Amino acid sequence: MPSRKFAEGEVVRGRWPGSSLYYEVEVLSYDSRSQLYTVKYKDGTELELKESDVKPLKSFKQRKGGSTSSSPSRRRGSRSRSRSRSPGRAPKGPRRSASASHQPDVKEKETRREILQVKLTPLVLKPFGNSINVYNGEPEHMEKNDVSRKNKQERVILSPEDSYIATQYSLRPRREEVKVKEIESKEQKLVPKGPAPLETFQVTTPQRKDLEFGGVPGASLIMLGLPACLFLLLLQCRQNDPSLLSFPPPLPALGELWEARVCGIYLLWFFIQALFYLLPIGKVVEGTPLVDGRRLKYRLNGFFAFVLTSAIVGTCLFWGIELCYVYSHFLQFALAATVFSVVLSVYLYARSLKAPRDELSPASSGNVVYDFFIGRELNPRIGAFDLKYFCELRPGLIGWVVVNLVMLLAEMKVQGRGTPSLAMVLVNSFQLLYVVDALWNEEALLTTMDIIHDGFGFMLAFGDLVWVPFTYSLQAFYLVSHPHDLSWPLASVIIALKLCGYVIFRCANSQKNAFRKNPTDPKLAHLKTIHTSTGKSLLVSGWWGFVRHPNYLGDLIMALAWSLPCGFNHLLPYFYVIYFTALLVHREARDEHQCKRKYGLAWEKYCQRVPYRILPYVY
Ligand SMILES: NC(=O)C1=CN([C@@H]2O[C@H](COP(=O)(O)OP(=O)(O)OC[C@H]3O[C@@H](n4cnc5c(N)ncnc54)[C@H](OP(=O)(O)O)[C@@H]3O)[C@@H](O)[C@H]2O)C=CC1
Ligand SMILES: CC(C)CCC[C@@H](C)[C@H]1CC=C2C3=C(CC[C@@]21C)[C@@]1(C)CC[C@H](O)C(C)(C)[C@@H]1CC3
Repeated sequence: MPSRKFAEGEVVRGRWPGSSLYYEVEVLSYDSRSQLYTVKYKDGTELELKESDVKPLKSFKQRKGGSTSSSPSRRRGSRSRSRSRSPGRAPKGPRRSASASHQPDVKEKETRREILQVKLTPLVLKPFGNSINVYNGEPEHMEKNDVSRKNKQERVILSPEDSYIATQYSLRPRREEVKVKEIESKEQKLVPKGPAPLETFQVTTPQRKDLEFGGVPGASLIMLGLPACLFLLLLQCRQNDPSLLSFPPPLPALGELWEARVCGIYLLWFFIQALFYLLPIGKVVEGTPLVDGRRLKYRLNGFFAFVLTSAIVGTCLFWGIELCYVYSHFLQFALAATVFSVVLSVYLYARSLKAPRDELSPASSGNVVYDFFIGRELNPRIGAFDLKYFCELRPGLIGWVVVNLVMLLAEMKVQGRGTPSLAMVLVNSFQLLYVVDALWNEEALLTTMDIIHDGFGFMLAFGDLVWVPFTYSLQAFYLVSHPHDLSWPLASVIIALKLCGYVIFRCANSQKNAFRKNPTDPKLAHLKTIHTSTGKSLLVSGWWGFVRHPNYLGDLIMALAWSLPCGFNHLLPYFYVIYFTALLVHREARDEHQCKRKYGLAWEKYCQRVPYRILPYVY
């Protein structure tokens, strides 16, 4: 068997069928039987190429300076004019490699044959959800979000037939006969205009896909550091003096932290939540379109699961079941949840190896360590049971509220109080509002980066199941053994701050969700927008004209309001604000990067118009 030259994940140059142009591509896989490489172009186009049509990056010399962008989509305008190169024009023929012969006499024939290897799949562009398009060089314009203008746009985007119209094609290896005429006519409608200048390249060092979170070293560090950080935080919080001066806390033996009964209770909790998730109650909605145009279905019953859980917790209290057991075994629960999340991550990685390529996350890289962290599979499901979606909102988020309640009961017990402290009541109510809000607006989760971009791996498994319930409840845990007397005037200021943060957070998220769901919503007609080449628009007034991430600003203000009731004696209750600031600054940078790729010039215009990211005049 001949050996392959290029590895999976390697960034190389692939020849564009029917031309002598090479573009930067990523090697996705290699089929040793057909000896073809499946490669992905920068704009998402996937093709099968012969080895002779794949070249290492270093074998190219760059003639022109400037951008190294080489997406073939940028050239489609010119190809549509030069009709012999149009992928849709070739006559029917047998399936063959997308590569071409180099012999001049058969070149024309070969070109036509190779064109047949690609099937034109218009990318889905629906009014709701994220588009998978990239910027294609079309001009953008600013417009008022008025209905009449939008209706014009609707004719192109929203009519049932045309709802699949996008500004570019995804070219995939041909699996079936292409109806040439049909495609030709669609092509005329869809292919954007404006060729990009031809570029050739000189790249001296091999390039890899840009990895987020500091790549493999960063991911490894996070995977080891987060569990360590969690246990240090919890141990530190249990100390009489939780100040930095008494850091690090004494470490218990690992055996002390492992308890079979706790593991059993944790598993019971997880499976009860899974059972609630499976109940056929609640609306079923469609998620954002996937790369193949499919939309997964999700049942929205998170709020219902919360009500059922509250009923169970209420029953436990009524029967006098000692919920403070969770407080006295908090570290044991944290360990059980950590072990569970690691086992789940291993399972997720293992099953992802069998997943079809187009079901993998765009964030995955081909590197085992990195993919274990970020997750390979985008939407791992067991039947209709969506593991990522379930874990994101149920066991951890609802668990966080239960943990907070346990801490409230523990405070009364430990401090011998008849009623919980004002600080504890505020922390509990603020965070309860946050969780209830998330469950009530469950549908909004479907457009978050976690669902549409990140895979389901260690990051989200640990984040959802361990990090959220055990570190987000740190303020309540802290207050159990470090009471803080809060005056009513100060409490009122903190309540006002929380409400202010909540209003910003909720209004910003709702405004964007409403706009994405229905860009012609008359309630949003007063807002200004920038039209982008993907067909979607960006809001440039209202909350999204204030800063580029008003929802993060609101979330951060709320985070501060959760910590303030604990006073200023120690830094520990402020851990959440510090961590969350870092998380959101990094998340904003990731989102910015993705939006720049999606919207190109339009995004740059938006950034000019709305120069601050999160905090006006500061950041
Ligand atoms: N408590 C916690 O631990 C965490 C909470 N969160 C919260 O989760 C929520 C969701 O956050 P996240 O998923 O990061 O992203 P956002 O909800 O902020 O969504 C970002 C997306 O919105 C769209 N968008 C950006 N600007 C505009 C605009 N001007 N007009 C219209 N659409 C725009 C883009 O997608 P497109 O154009 O494709 O629609 C962009 O990718 C936030 O409120 C955040 O605070 C997040 C992380 C952790
Ligand atoms: C620390 C790790 C490197 C990263 C872990 C991050 C996760 C803890 C968070 C990533 C995105 C999240 C969201 C929420 C909780 C925290 C995680 C899982 C969210 C469910 C909280 C409630 C909000 O209303 C929301 C908008 C639904 C949030 C969505 C994102």
